[in-house]
Amino acid sequence: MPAFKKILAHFGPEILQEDGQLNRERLGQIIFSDKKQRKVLNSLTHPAIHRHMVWQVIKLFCQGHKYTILDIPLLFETSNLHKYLHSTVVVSCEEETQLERLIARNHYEEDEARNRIQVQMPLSKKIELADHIIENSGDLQFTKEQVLVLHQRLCTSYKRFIFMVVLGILVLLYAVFFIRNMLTI
Ligand SMILES: CC(C)(COP(=O)(O)OP(=O)(O)OC[C@H]1O[C@@H](n2cnc3c(N)ncnc32)[C@H](O)[C@@H]1O)[C@@H](O)C(=O)NCCC(=O)NCCS
Ligand SMILES: Nc1ncnc2c1ncn2[C@@H]1O[C@H](COP(=O)(O)OP(=O)(O)OP(=O)(O)O)[C@@H](O)[C@H]1O
Repeated sequence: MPAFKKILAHFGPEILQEDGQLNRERLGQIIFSDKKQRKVLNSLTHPAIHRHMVWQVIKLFCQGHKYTILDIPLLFETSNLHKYLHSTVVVSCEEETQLERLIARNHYEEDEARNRIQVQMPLSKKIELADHIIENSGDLQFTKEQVLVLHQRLCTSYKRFIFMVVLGILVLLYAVFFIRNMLTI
């Protein structure tokens, strides 16, 4: 069953707008005020999100892109996924700035914004776990400069080269195995 249908079956039609689309605000109110319901939503959405991500990565890799950026809000909280990634990047800023920007972007009351931040791992902890940090407390130009430096690093990373070699060997082994099977039939 698609994730959307599972969400509807669990939370009921009150999470829909009149036009049948998901009422994100309503669902947000439910899950951010109830840890159990948040866990349920995560268990319904994450398998589908992870599958989609894997396909996107494969597709972009086959198209020749040097790397793929996965924007995952709950990367460190919810799974061991980060262990399988080439590297992790945290975009961080001062706590007060984070709060102000969230209020301005989503038009939340202060309490609601604080709650949304508190249900996630603190930025300070994410910084400890990340391989790269982009400091975004300043203006966008300062952030852009750091992104460009990181982009250069990722493009020249030796880990990518090793990954390509390992992938090449695996494809070769698979081809040899496949041809051998064909010849023995
Ligand atoms: C609950 C939903 C409908 C609320 O949508 P809305 O547009 O109001 O908020 P938005 O998506 O912009 O998220 C607002 C903030 O909440 C955080 N957040 C989103 N989902 C979650 C979650 N499951 N647990 C903790 N924090 C979350 C985001 O990082 C962001 O900081 C939406 O966030 C959602 O469908 N979440 C479940 C999917 C999910 O788990 N996504 C993130 C992990 S990959
Ligand atoms: N350097 C900056 N200067 C000014 N405003 C910024 C800066 N960086 C981000 N913002 C603003 O802060 C808000 C949050 O940024 P953004 O949506 O990119 O964060 P996010 O990490 O993707 O958030 P979430 O995880 O909640 O989806 C946006 O309104 C964005 O325009």
